Amino acid sequence: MRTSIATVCLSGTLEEKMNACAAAGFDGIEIFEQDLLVSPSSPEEIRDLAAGLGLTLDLFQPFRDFEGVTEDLLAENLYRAEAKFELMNRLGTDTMLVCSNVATATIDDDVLAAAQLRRLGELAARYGIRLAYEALAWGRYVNDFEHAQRIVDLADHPNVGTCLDSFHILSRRWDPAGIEKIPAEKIFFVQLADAPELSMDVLSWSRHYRVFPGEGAFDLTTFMAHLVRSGYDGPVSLEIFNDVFRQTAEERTAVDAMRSLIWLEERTSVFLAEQDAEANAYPMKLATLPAVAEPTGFNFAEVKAEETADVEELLFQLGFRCEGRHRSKPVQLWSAGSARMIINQQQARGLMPGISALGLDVQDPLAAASRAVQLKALPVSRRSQADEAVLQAVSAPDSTEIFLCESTPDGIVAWAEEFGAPQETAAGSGPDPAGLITHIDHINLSQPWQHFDEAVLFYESTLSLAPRASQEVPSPMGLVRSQVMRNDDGTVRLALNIAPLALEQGGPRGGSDYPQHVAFACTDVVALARQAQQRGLEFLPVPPNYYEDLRARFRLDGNLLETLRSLNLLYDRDADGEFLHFYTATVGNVFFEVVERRSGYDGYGAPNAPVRLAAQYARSRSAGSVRSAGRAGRR
Ligand SMILES: O=C(O)c1ccc(O)c(O)c1
Ligand SMILES: [Mg+2]
Repeated sequence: MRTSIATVCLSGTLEEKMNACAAAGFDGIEIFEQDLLVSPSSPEEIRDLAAGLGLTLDLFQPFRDFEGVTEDLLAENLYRAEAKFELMNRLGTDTMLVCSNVATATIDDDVLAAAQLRRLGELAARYGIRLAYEALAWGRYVNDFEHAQRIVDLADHPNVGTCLDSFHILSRRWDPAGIEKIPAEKIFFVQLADAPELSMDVLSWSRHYRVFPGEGAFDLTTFMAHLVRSGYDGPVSLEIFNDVFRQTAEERTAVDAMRSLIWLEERTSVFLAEQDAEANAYPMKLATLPAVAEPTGFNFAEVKAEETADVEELLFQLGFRCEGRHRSKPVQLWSAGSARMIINQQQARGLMPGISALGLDVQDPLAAASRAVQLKALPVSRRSQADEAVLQAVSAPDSTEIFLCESTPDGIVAWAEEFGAPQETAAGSGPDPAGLITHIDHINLSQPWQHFDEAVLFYESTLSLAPRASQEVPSPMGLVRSQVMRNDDGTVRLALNIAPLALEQGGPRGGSDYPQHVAFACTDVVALARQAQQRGLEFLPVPPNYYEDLRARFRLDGNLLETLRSLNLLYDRDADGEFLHFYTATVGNVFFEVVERRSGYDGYGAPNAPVRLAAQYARSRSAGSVRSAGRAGRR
C-alpha cells in the first residue's frame, strides 16, 4: 500500500512538514496549496526537496467551486485553473483535486456540470494533468460520492476521475459498498480520515475534528476493504483537518499518522483474509504485522524518584515488603501477593516520585516488541549487565516505559532473581500480615491533553488493549476525560486521564507532572485499611457530605456507613456487585489506591472520581501547592 499524507495535517512550514513526513516513513504527500503559497521556496525548490527526501508529490489541492456555473464564470474558472496547471508542471505533480462546488454553483444540472468538467479535463490534458473530483459532504448540489461518480461518468474524459474521501462518505452515512462499483482506473485518489461521533454541522466537524484512522468512530477497515476490492492501487492518503495537530510538533504528529496507517493496513489485511477467498489477488498489496495476543496481566509497575523514603513508607503501610535491592543498580523490588513494585533511583536526580514504567505479561515478548517497533514505538534501552535478563521495552507517547515480559502463570519472574534477599529499609520490611493484596488491579496514567488520541491509538495498536466508553469527570481544575483501555478479561486495565492544564489555578502542571496512580486489588479492603491505619498511613480524606449522599443513594446500613466513614473508604454498587476502595495521600506525583471488587463489579467507582479529585485538589492547595514543589523538585 502506498502511503501519503496531506501537508494540511501538520504544523510548521512546508519544508518542516515535508521533513517530518519523510522521517515518519511516508511514500508521498499531498501539497495543500496554502502551504506552498506562503512558502519562500519556489515550486522547483519544493520539487527538488521532495526528490531529495524520497517523497512523491501525489496531489495538489484544493481547486474549488468550479462546476455548475454560468458561461461567464466558467471562463474565469478555466483561467484560474490554467495558472494552477502551470504551477503543477513546475512542481512535477500530475493530479489535482477538484472539490464539488459549495459556493458559486447556481445550476443544479449534472449534464452541465459534467460538460464543464470535461472542458477542464481537456485543458488539464494539455498539461498532462489528471483531475480528481471530490464530493464535499457540504457541496451545494454534489455531496455524495456516487453522485460525483455519475458526473465523472458523464464527463467521460480520460483526465477526469474521482477522489474518494472517507470523511465525506462516512460523515453523511453514504454506504461505502458503492466504492466497489467504481472502475479502479476512475479512482484517481483516495483520502482517509476518521472522526469522533459528534452532532454538529458537517463542515465544522470536518474542518476541526478529523483524527487519524483508529482515533475516531468510523469503520475504516470496511471502507478500506471496499477500496481494495475495487482494484484501486494508488496512494492511500491521510487528510486530517484538526485544530490540535495544527499546533503540536509536526514530527510527532507525522509518526502518530504513520502508526494509524500501518495499523489500518494490517486490520484491512486481516479482515480481507477472513472475508474473501482470493484476498491476495487484489492489486493493492497489504503489509501485516506480527500478530500478538493481548497481554495477560501486569508484571510490575515502577516508581522513579531521587528521594524514595515516602514511597517506601506508603508501600510498607499498605502491606508490601521489600524483597531486596538489585545487585548492580539503585533499584528495589517490593511485593504483595503478585503485585510487584519497583522503586528506581537510577537517573532520578531531581525527580519527584512518579510512575515511570510498567510491565505487562505477554506470550511472546520479542514478537510484541517487534510489533510495537514496527508501529513506530521507540525501543527503550536500559543498561544491563551480561548476566541479567534482557527485557523488551518501548516508550509510550507519554514516555512511560512499557516492558513486555514473559507471562508467569506460576508467579515466578526471572528478573526478580537479580534482587538480593528481603531486607530492612528505612520503612521496615514487615510482610503483609494477612496477605490481603493480590495483584495490580489497574494503573492510571495522565496524558497531556494534546496527545490523548495518540495515546489511545498507541495502546490499542501496539498492545491490543481495547478502549471502553470514555467518561468525563468534573474536578476543581477542569473536566477530566477518562478512557479505560483493557484486555478482555480485565487482568490488564489502564485508565488514561487527560490532565487538566491547571496552571492558572496553581495546581500541578499538565502531563507527567500530574499525579498518577497504581491501584491494588485486595480481598478485604476494610481489614487492610485498618492495618494501614495502624501503621500510620495517611489516607486521602473524604468529606462528610459524601457519606450523606451514599446513604441516600444506596440505603447503606448505619454500621457499614460508619466503617466507611471512619476509614475514608469510598463505595459504589452496580447491577453486578459492590466496590470498596480508598486512596493514599499523594507523594510527589504518585499515589496508590486499594480496591475490593465484590461479586463481579467491573468498573472503577466512577461516581467517586470527582470526590477524589476535589480532595486531592484541596490537599495540594493546603499543603503548599504541588506545583511549586514539583517545580523545585525538577530543577
Ligand atoms: O474543507 C475543505 O474545504 C476541504 C478541502 C479539500 C478536501 O479534500 C476536503 O476533504 C475538504
Ligand atoms: Mg478530502
